Amino acid sequence: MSSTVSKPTAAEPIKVALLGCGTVGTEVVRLLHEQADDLAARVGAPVELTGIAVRRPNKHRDVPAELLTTDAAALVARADVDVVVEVIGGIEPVRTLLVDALSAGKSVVTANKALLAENGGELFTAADDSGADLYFEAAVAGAIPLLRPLRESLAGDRITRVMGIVNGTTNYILSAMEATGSGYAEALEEASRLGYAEADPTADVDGFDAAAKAAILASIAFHTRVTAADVHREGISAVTAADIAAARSLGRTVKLLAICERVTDAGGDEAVSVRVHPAMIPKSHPLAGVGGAFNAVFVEADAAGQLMFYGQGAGGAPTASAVLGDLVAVARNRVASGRGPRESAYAELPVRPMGQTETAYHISLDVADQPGVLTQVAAVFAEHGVSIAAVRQEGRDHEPSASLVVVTHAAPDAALRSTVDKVAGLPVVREVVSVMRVEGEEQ
Ligand SMILES: NC(=O)c1ccc[n+]([C@@H]2O[C@H](COP(=O)([O-])OP(=O)(O)OC[C@H]3O[C@@H](n4cnc5c(N)ncnc54)[C@H](O)[C@@H]3O)[C@@H](O)[C@H]2O)c1
Ligand SMILES: N[C@@H](CCO)C(=O)O
Ligand code: NA
Repeated sequence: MSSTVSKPTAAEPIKVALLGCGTVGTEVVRLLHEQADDLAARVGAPVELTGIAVRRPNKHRDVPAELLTTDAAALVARADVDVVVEVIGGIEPVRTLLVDALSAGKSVVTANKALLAENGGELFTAADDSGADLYFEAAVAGAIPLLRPLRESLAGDRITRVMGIVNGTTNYILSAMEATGSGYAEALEEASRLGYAEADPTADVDGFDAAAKAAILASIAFHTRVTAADVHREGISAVTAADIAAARSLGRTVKLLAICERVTDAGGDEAVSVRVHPAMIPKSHPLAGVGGAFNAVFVEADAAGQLMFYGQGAGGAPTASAVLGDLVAVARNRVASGRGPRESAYAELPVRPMGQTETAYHISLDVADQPGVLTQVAAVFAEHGVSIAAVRQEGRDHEPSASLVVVTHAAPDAALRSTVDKVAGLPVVREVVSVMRVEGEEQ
């Protein structure tokens, strides 16, 4: 129990139902218990756990048995529940449980990025209809205060870009490949051995987790509903040691980035572009120094300029910290008979397809070392309207092949892809060693 109780609270307790008691839920229970007095003082009313829905009650011996139930729906429906905290994950049955809770006027705190990115609109509508709160700071970048700054602190500004590392597992794998020169499979094995990667690492390594987070970030930043299906997604399983080495030779490093941009077409119409893919960024860029399982997000806004948020994006206690922060906020709102921010999706900007999104590529080729090769390769770029920013060609002693590295200026992604396909088919090109997008200015 903590010692700093400022004043007694007179208000009725805020009663909380917890759904799920795994990695995050266990830490939520611990913090609720250890900080009960402080939380009561901060909220202006005691915050009481009235029930915990779990799948297997006999697995939770350190939680008071009388709180446990396997019937999550009945717990949510209880008349004495004011707030539902959801840390089960996935779409169903959670979607139904949370829509029911919100429709009944119960506030919801959730860490569930997959559900928000898929069915966020439905949850917000249910919350609006009943006047309940929906908070989800833990869903993106774990402990890092990010969604509240975007939703509240920057509500008076115009956000133009959000770019970040929002998946700890993949950042750990890429950092390990960079540090040791190991291949992807080897680094993934190490991440699993250390407990970073989950038993099924697909959501992380194939970019689904980061894409869900990107959809949530874009929705808030651009006041537009963006779903996971709107996000262009590429994971890291195709990143090779050759890609990492190619980046290093250019003073760059490879990161899996979530990039949400406000873009304007030639006619002046605005749209949003949302993508997750590996990219080479300069070693001097602040995101390049984010190693291991950490997350960091760069935000650019018209008046605020550049902001960076950094910290632990995963783990039981860090994620529970964000859940508790939201719980305090919704409990305070209840005590004050008020509401937190609603969904803001009034801008309804269209989502620009990836093919039309402007990106820049780094292409590393193994070519025949003979006259005219550079001209043939350059002609393909020109044919597709892709402008070359830099070229480096190096012969190899006693070998008939040479290394040719091309870095492009920004061009529509579809034009860059067609360029790479055509270049790969040239008889003088022996192998496409590495193709990767480049992002970020030298700092
Ligand atoms: N672990 C992290 O680092 C982290 C970080 C950010 C967000 N999140 C999110 O938090 C949520 C929980 O993650 P976690 O790591 O604690 O997962 P977890 O698998 O450790 O815990 C989930 C728990 O929910 C239980 N459960 C499943 N179905 C249930 C049901 N119908 N009723 C009651 N209990 C049920 C499971 O038995 C399990 O104990 C997910 O949405 C996840 O994406 C996790
Ligand atoms: N699997 C996620 C957990 C946090 O959302 C990660 O590695 O970042
Ligand atoms: Na967060």
